[in-house]
Parts: sequence; C-alpha cells; structure tokens
Amino acid sequence: MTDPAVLVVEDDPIMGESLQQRLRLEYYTVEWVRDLAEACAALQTRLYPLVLSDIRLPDGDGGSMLATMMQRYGGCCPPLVFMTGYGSVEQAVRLVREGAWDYIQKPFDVDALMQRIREWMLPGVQTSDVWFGISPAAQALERLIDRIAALDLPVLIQGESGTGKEVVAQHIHARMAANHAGKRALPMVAVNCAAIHGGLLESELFGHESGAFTGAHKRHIGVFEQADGGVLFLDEIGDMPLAVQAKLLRVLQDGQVRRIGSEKNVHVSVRLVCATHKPLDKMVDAGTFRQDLLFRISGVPIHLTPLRERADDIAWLAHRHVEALNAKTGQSKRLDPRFVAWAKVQPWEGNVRELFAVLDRAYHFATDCWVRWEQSGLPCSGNTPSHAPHAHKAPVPLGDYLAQAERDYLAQAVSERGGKMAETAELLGISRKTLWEKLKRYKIAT
Ligand SMILES: Nc1ncnc2c1ncn2[C@@H]1O[C@H](COP(=O)(O)OP(=O)(O)OP(=O)(O)O)[C@@H](O)[C@H]1O
Repeated sequence: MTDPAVLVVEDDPIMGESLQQRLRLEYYTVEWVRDLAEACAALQTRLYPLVLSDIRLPDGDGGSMLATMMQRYGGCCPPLVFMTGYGSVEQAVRLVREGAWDYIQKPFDVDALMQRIREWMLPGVQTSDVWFGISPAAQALERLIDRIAALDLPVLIQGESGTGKEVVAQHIHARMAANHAGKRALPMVAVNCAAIHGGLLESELFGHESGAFTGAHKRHIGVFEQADGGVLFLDEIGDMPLAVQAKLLRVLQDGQVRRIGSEKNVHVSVRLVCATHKPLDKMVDAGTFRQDLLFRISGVPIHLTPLRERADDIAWLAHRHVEALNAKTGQSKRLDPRFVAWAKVQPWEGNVRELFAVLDRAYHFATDCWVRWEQSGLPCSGNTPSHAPHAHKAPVPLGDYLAQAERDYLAQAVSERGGKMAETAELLGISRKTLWEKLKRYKIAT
C-alpha cells in the first residue's frame, strides 16, 4: 500500500459521494462502501490508515462496526472515526471509550474535517532525503547546510539544548565527506568543552609532550591534530574558560598548534564547527566570551529554531523515531495519530530530546502495537503537564525522569481502577506479580 487510503462507510449517496470527491481532491485514495457487510469485506483486503463510518448503517450500527474491526484486528485496528447525528452523540462517546478513535458530529464543516483527517492520518513526509524536518524552518536549514558544506568557513550553531545542534554538525561532516575525493576518510573529532576542566581542556585541544606537566606520562596528540584535514566539532564552546579562548584564537589566526611542553609548531587545517546553547553575544557584553573569538568562529552563524516554534516537525520526528525504535527492537509498532495531536496542543516546552524521551516511554509501555500518548506518562489534556519537559529546568538523569513517570503512571492507573489489581495489570499489559513488585518498589499504596 503506497497511498494513504480512507475507507468511507456511508449509506447516504449524497454524503458518500461528496466525501469521496473531497478526499480525492486532497490526494487520498478513497474506498466508499454503503453498509457493514461491504465494510467487512473491504477490511479483509487491506489495513486502512483511517476508517470514517456513519454510526447508523442499514445492516448494523457503530457498535457492530467497532466489534467487527476489533475482531478482525484485535487491539491494533485502524483508526475508526464515527460520523454521528445529534441523536447518537451519547452512543459515539461510549464507542470512543470502548476503542473507537474519535467522532465528528453532523452537519460538519468539510474543511474542519479535512484538517482533522490530516491529524488522524499522520501525513509525515517520509522521503529519505529529508533529514532534519519538514517545517519551513527545518527546510531552510537543510538548504543552508547543502550550500555551506562546500565552503571553507567556520560554522557556529546556536540553539536551545536538545534542538539538534550535534545532529547538524554531523550532517555538515556527512555532506563534506560525500564531496571528499581523498583516499583517507574525512575525520570528524568532537570535544565537549563543558565536560573537561580548564587545564585539561587545553591539553585535549592542543596536545602535550611527555613530562610537560605532572601526570603527563606520555605524549598526547590534541584534537586539532587528530582532526587535521577534517571537521573539529567544539560543542558547548560557551563554557570554554577565557584563558583557553585566547589560545584557541591564536591557533585559528595562525593555523598552527603547539603542544604543551613543545618548542615546535605544527600546521593544522580543520573545518571548525562550534555549538552552544549559551547566548554568546550577551557573554561578550558581560566580558565572559571574547568578541574577537566570536567573530572568528561565526563565519556562518546558524540559529536552530526550538521545536515549539516548528510544530510541523513534531509528527515527522515522532514518526521517524518510532520507525527507528522498530528497527532496533524488531517490532512493528505504530504511532497513535492522537499522540501528535496532543503533542501539538500541550504547552510543549521541550525540544527533540524530550520528545524522544516521551516517545521511548510510550513505546516501551505500549500494550499493543499502538504508541499512545496515554502511555507516555503525560496528561492527555488540560494544564501544563506535571513533569513536562522544560528546557530551562536543571536536567535530571534520564533514569530518574523515567522512573518518576512510571511511578506517576502506575499510581494513576491503580487509582482510576479503584485499586483493582487484576484489571489494572491487564490494562497495563503486565502480570499481577510484576504490578505488585512495581507498586512495592515505588511505595504506591493500593
Ligand atoms: N532533526 C532531528 N532529527 C533526528 N533526531 C534529532 C533531530 N534533532 C535532534 N534530534 C535528536 O535529539 C537529541 C538531541 O539532539 P542533539 O544532541 O543534536 O541536540 P543539541 O542541541 O546538541 O543538545 P545539547 O545542547 O544538549 O548538546 C538526539 O537524540 C538527537 O538524535
């Protein structure tokens, strides 16, 4: 199946015909059937990404439609959305609780329906040449990277934590490597300047000779020399001490490094790519970052847009991440389209890293083949998520974050089911014994 196909189940010829025409105009493949029997036959032939069904059919109703799909596909049935009149809204609400995807009340605005179908259908662009995102900001960035890969200018990537600065640096290297004709593979060496203490950072960058200082038992070749002819990625350059900044500036001006304890300069040629989440211009004003160095390293300045300002990328990234998890685990789970809808309406303050952490949790807690927002440990509607990722909060270890989310999720599930262990365990897709153990571990009262 290549086209996104919608199965429309509608006995009213005018409604069926107009839905079919409008969906075709939107480039969907449409199959229109008039009753439950025809719908059953169609469902035997393919797995539709979306089934749009009238709640009242000549040979059955929404309940029988849902039962048919559940019987055919189990917990993994395609999204089923009911079209309902005023008189059957209550039934539609009940069916949504029982497993239908959503409902839409007649008469409806067709444009609004198309918009919702786009969300239900997850129209992620899956072309392999897109690597950063499908939003206008991401596409502009991709075009920029294509252009600058061939230029010999230093690149400075700025953006909030988790926006993908390292992903961009790696892609610049990949593009350069693709254009590279040399016999030796184009090296890329990365250093996190925030992770190495000042004195050691200098030695890591420029190298040292044996005996240059206490503890320098043998010669160390610095990253400038290691990356010679390729890419040197200095991550978190905003954390570099002023003394090291001065030495870095000299190396960039001279194109030569001198290992600590050596008398000799070594010529180096690297493509420098720096990244930071800190505002370097403000640091210059505050006197904590050298203006001349900022000028040197920002040959091509790149500012990465936070994910909350490029919401179009959420679906695309989420979809790709689930595919990556499938490739890793050998499973074939699919993203619940409501995941994306909720991610868009939540006051989402995290970036891609946080999105992936939430998806990882939902993926691993999934009790069937659907990766659902409900299993992400975040609330489904309303106010700011209780532990929504927040880019400005102090980071906590991922293990603690996941444990907290698991704890909250279990507590919520147990309380919603009035402490009924068998029911809760079944809902969570784990054994009662495992549920008991987890409740004990997290000290959750029942
Ligand atoms: N466009 C993207 N496509 C795929 N994965 C992405 C993208 N952007 C970010 N990621 C993923 O999000 C996570 C964070 O990305 P990355 O480390 O590049 O961010 P960063 O801006 O360098 O963060 P930090 O400032 O904390 O170092 C990684 O798991 C990365 O693979």
